[in-house]
Amino acid sequence: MASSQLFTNIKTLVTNDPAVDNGSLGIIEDAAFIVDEGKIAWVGSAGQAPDADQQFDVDGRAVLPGFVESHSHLVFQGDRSVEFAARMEGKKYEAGGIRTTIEKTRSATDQQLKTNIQRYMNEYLRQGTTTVEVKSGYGQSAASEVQGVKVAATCTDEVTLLAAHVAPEEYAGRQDEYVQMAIDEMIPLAANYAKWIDVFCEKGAFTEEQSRAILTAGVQHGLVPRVHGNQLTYGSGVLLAVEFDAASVDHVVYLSDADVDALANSNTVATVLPGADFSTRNDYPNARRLLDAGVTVALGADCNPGTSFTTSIPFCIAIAVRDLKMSPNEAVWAATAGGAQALRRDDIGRISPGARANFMALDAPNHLHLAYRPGVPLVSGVWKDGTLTHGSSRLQENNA
Ligand SMILES: N=CN[C@@H](CCC(=O)O)C(=O)O
Ligand SMILES: [Zn+2]
Repeated sequence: MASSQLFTNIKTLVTNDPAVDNGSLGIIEDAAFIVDEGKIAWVGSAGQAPDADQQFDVDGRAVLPGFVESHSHLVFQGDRSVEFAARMEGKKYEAGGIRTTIEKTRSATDQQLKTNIQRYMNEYLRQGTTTVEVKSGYGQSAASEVQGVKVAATCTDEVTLLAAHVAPEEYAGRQDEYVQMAIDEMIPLAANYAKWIDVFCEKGAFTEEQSRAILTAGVQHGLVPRVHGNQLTYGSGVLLAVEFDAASVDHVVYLSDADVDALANSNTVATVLPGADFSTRNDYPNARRLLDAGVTVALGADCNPGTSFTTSIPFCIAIAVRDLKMSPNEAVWAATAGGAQALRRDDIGRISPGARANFMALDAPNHLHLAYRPGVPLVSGVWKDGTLTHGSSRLQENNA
């Protein structure tokens, strides 16, 4: 039978609730909150907590909302560690490497794809991530993309059809024909299993015109746009995303003043993915410039076998603080509330009444330690809908 639970003895609670007047993270010191029926029912200072059926003592740890990953490519098979090693020896990253994964992904069974998705979603979870968007995009045929989104839909509610990632081998030199095939055959079928439509609008991938055609077809089938843009070069990805009122445009490394202005006057979130820039030795995006212009910034890990084979949002927070010039508070907000906004969700990314009880406890007194102690596994407990789904024995000692 469902019962209410009081979480107490929290040294620092990040609520992301603007109604808590303590800066953008809505921090409450010496806090407590109550979970009822999988949702947050009450939040406040520990001394004023009402009674609940059960009590969980977090022993002076920090508690924050689960990370919201708004960009991952978990529908894949195969390993590209050799390509990574070559890059670290000076070879340049090009979008064409995606074709290596296409070959392997096309021959995978549903069960193999599902096992892979679950494996990496579990990795995400153990590091504090309670929501993961999952993209297809390594099939690039109608049959393989439909298979990808169908399997992904059994693992997460946030499924993206990446209809145009890179034109596969059999369409070499015939990209327009690939786009037409995607519009006529792939999108109508795959739309039944996806929520979002995505496109890689970039030199070496798809042009502005081809990307526009894909997004238009996705919208006609009820999907909401998101865009990979401005990752490797200056280009039209950002303006295209704004034109389509996309939920987010992701990577945003090479931006003109017009791109930044357009984002600042839009509902489109700019998602930074520093794991990809780290593992391709690319420039980092200038998140400071975006934030100072008033753009909403989200932060993700972008787990994929080519450019960013990490599921560690804490690692990405550390890079964002060190090299994207974000403050620790801004990076934590971007990985929680920012990710939620990039998925147009208001039930996650916060610890305030009515939100889903998705949260984590850190082996640290506050959230700053995520950037201050890079590479250290600080996440000691993760709850999803009020249920402890990952937790160390140290955390549970007091509550045995
Ligand atoms: N940028 C495009 N897609 C992926 C990488 C794809 C790959 O190289 O496999 C990304 O988000 O970085
Ligand atoms: Zn991507």
